[in-house]
Amino acid sequence: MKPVVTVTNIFSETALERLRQRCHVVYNDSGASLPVAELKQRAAESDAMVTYLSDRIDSEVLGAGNKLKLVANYGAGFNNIDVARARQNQIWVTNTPGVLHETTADLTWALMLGIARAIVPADRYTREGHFTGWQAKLFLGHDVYGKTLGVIGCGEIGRAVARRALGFDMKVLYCQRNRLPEEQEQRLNAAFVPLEQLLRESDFVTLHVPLTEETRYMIRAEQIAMMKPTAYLINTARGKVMDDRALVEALKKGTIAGAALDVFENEPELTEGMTELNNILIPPHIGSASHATREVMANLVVDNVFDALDGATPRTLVPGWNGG
Ligand SMILES: NC(=O)C1=CN([C@@H]2O[C@H](COP(=O)(O)OP(=O)(O)OC[C@H]3O[C@@H](n4cnc5c(N)ncnc54)[C@H](O)[C@@H]3O)[C@@H](O)[C@H]2O)C=CC1
Ligand SMILES: O=CC(=O)O
Repeated sequence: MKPVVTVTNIFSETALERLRQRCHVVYNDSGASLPVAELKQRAAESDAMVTYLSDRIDSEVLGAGNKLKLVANYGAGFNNIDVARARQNQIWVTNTPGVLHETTADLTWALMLGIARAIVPADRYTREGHFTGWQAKLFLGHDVYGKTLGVIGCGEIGRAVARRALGFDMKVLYCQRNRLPEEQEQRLNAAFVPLEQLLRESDFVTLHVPLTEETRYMIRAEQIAMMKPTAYLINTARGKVMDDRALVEALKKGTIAGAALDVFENEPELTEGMTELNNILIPPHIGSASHATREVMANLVVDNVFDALDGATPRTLVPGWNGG
């Protein structure tokens, strides 16, 4: 009998084809998330599950997985999965590191440039027929080149963002739990500083930490108030790393110049007042959304599924799986 693999939401056709050659695939192509009861049912009947970061794979779902060997998340973040419970139940958990950081760094830069130079309102202005000719004060923004970039969480994505700053002659500050090896700091021309210093000195603050108990709401009103009034805050990490209500208030008052968020505290819900602001960009969680990257991610997910079904350790277990 073929092993059963559930794919909880829209997935790559080529990756699905690979799965179907070896497995019986139960595919939810409705575009809507599966309700919890259905996730439990799928866990009970599956050998592996391919999940979205919006699927809450908690102890209840994992507890139903009698023969479940693997939960393979289609993304780098895995805060939607109760990893401790999965380990207890001897269910592997994998994510997709090493393949999406450049694409997500590109999006982070698109947001930095887009918010600092008012690209979206300027485009709207032209489309609406307001443009009557070059004007000295039309859509004045702030420079990005030569400024100070503060990277909070200098992992795969944070480092890819920092590396791009070299081409913009920026000074780079970073903070995280552990200092990078000296050779990496030198290559990025980045200085390790405490969070407070980073917030006070940066013109662009960009968040790249995973959502954990330690990082939940690490940026609140108090931290935003430390930033320069001309600074921008970029979040392509997870919504709950930040207090979005405090951000909306700060943007209304002009505490900082603007913000760009790819992720939201109560995703997909937006925080009240967000859409009325002009100094914010709010794309719908598209950090890794390039054709090529989503394909590579999907194929890495399938590699992990095949590893687990072959009785091997899946190749990209989530960080910390072995206690590191
Ligand atoms: N917007 C999007 O579409 C995407 C968002 N993400 C999010 O970005 C996050 C980061 O991704 P990667 O760079 O691949 O992860 P990573 O694991 O390579 O890097 C995370 C960094 O955060 C640091 N960190 C962890 N806890 C910390 C703490 N308490 N204080 C300070 N620093 C801390 C770590 O030292 C590490 O350097 C993911 O966990 C995910 O939530 C990832 C991919 C795409
Ligand atoms: O948010 C996306 C991810 O890959 O994590």
